[in-house]
Amino acid sequence: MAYAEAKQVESDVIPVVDITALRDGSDPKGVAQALHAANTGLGFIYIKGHGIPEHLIDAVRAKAFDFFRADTAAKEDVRIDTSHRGWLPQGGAKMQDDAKADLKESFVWGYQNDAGTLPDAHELRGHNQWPAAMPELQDLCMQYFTAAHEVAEHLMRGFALGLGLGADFFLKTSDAPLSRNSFVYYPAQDENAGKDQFGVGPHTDFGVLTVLCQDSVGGLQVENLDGEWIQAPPIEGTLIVNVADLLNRWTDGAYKSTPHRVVNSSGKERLSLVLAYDPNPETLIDARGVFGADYQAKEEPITCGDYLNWRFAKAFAHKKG
Ligand SMILES: O=C(O)CCC(=O)C(=O)O
Ligand SMILES: [Fe+2]
Repeated sequence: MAYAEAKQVESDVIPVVDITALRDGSDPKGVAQALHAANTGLGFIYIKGHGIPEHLIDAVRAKAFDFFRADTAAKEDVRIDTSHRGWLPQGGAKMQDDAKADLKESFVWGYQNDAGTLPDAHELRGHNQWPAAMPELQDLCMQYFTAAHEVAEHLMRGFALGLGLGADFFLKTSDAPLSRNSFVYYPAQDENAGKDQFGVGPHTDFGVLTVLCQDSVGGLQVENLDGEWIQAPPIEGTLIVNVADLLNRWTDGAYKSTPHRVVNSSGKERLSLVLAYDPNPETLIDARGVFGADYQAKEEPITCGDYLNWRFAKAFAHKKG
């Protein structure tokens, strides 16, 4: 038996883009060009100059490990609910219908206002569930959410500029977003489990954009344009972001949403912080907004909320009711 394999490739296959000049406004167009080239290529980018403080990442990761190491009973208290907030045990997600269950475990939270509540309900934007035994978790999680969300918003501005649109094109309705954040925990994977066992199996992400903070363990693999799996090893000080399915649809396929998977063959635990960025549920995903009123898109316009409801219902037992 062995692990599913992936090739080691030249470092420029997944480009590294420093977004400092986008964040500080000194050269947004220059950064936008580099982001545009990456998105029309493989759709995966290492991001330097993201601005999330290292000490915040370290503090959040430490708490995440505490959470996963806690008793099952404590985790059961915050078990994932129909609005997709809380603890998702191993085997709770199926990214492909006939696959072996993923080895990952996760904890999901999302947008809440300063009072810790939400302006109105939506099926995918419910109240966060915080474990009673970890009172510090909420504040740290929301600090991380805010910081990672800011990175996503800078990137969405860069993408808009790269497409020749006004900087705020993708952010017009994003004050109460459907974005969600997860800790994703991957146990060390046994070699004897076989080549068809994954931490997370091959999938594309559902929404607009994913901002991933992986650790130093490695294990992320990306399918290149020739259909081969390549490694996306950690690069210190960077995040890795990828275009997801809804941004692919918004850009009528111009921006690539590329399959990826995780094989944790390191012998160590692996932990990722994953922000799935999505705007408000009412946001209309319509390629004519990007390419002009007469543009004939391959797919019909759809709201962000309807699209995500459809994808979540297919993937998660806790959404099937
Ligand atoms: O943990 C990783 O490296 C990838 C996670 C991922 O693909 C996801 O959560 O969608
Ligand atoms: Fe993913």
